[in-house]
Amino acid sequence: MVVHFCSVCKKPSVQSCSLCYRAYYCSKEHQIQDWKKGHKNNCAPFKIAINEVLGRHLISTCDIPEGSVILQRKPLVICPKIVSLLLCLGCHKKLNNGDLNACSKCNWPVCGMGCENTELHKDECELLSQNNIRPQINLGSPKQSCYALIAPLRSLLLKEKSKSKFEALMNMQSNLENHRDSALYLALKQNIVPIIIDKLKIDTNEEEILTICSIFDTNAFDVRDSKGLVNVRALYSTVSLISHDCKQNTRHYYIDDDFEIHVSATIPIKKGEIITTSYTQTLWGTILRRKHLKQFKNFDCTCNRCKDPTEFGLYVGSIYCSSCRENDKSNCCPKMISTDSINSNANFKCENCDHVIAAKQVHWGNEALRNEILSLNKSDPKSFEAFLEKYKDVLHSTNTHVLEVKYALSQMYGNLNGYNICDIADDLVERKITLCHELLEVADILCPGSSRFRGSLLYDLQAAMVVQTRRSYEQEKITKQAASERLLEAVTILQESAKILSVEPDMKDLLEKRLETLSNYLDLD
Ligand SMILES: C[S@@+](CC[C@H](N)C(=O)[O-])C[C@H]1O[C@@H](n2cnc3c(N)ncnc32)[C@H](O)[C@@H]1O
Repeated sequence: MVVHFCSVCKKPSVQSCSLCYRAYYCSKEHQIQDWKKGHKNNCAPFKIAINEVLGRHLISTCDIPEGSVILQRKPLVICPKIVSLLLCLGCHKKLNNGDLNACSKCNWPVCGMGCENTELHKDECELLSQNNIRPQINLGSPKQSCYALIAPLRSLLLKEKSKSKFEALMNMQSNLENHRDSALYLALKQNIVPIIIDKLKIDTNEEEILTICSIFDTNAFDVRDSKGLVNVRALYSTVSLISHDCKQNTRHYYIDDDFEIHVSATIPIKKGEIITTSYTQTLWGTILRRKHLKQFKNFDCTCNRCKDPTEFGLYVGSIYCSSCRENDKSNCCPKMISTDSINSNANFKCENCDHVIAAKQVHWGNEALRNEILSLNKSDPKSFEAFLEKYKDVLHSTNTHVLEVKYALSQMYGNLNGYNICDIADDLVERKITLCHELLEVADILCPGSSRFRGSLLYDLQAAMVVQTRRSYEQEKITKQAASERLLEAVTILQESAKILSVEPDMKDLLEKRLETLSNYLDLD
């Protein structure tokens, strides 16, 4: 057994620092003493490394247990997306019912007086009002505004307010050369640069402004809250160095009104492993994930999932082989897989026979299916079920389009208007349970452990299981003993979901209430 010693008095100790797991202490007093003496400046379970493929990235410097917080940071800059529903420039919450509340000084949207005077809005407000720069609001329905000015403006204001924050921001990777000639950057150059330089008279230049915009596009995190009130973007120092992997080992969430980010390990991370996040969507196939990463983050992903044409045996980007399907209607029918999955122009070939499909055909097929899904009626699960039925001979059960539709259905049953979990028919409750199980099997491979996806699927699963069990018991289809066992199983699933999700403040109350309700349900009399 390895013996650790207190960093202060050198006595054998078993309690480690809960942030870095590297320093040990014999008592709380010694931990506080060491923290003040300097541990706070070098406490981190990771180091910054650099290589040719990833550029700068983070590597763990010790074994990090599943669920533990690896790093937390307040935003360097937080701001609306370039085009966004009307939101308050003070607190970033969506403005109620799209009402147009304007700041009494600068006329930009805010909630009210309280938000007009926030630290965040104060300085920009002064500049915008003095120079009469008005927001460009599209009064259609829903009302939207162009906020493209705000990200560079808030970043440039840091130059005066906090030199170190501005330097940290400018030290982030920008990828401007890849963005410079795009329609968006030409528009920024034409519309935003002159406002900042000529009207606001900020000491900067075109290159610096466009670099900041590009730094946002490369590094910004989508910041959302669970109530759907906030949908903005923010830059966080160090967190932005986390590299991408299509099977990531962390997740992140936001704490409090200042949107502090917490990054936690979703699976145990061994010392020396790269700490990763995903910049794309887990349920997408390799072609679409790689296209998205190339277009928005400027790199060709070569992670293990991308290199494996079967995507860890799930065949997310594959389809059934039409030749083999004629004779084999089972789930095991061979699939068409890419002949070189990290080359988007590679043909697809059957795993079993010589049937080949050209890359172009695969791209068109995927595009057509995605558009078909987008056109489905989002308030009618029947149209989603019809999609699955229509393509059951082409798309296998873990194909990307099937997974997207199954996930949509798992959310519709139990939540949609008219499909409340207590009101839907028994067969739909059963369907929701099946969908959750199927998606959990996929999650266990693509985003295992404490991922948010697993946590919320487990939550949905227990909700449906409880309704099903109560009904079966009331209809005398199952014994009291069987019902109790099933309810206990639901409690265990809820506890696992709570372990994953309750670190997120918004979820904590909901989960505690649910655990209480479920405990009452256990009494079947
Ligand atoms: C948010 S930054 C990450 C930090 C960056 N490596 C740096 O040095 O500042 C995103 C950029 O990192 C690089 N990157 C991240 N993950 C990668 C991966 N899996 N493969 C190749 N490049 C990656 C890409 O250049 C991408 O545009």
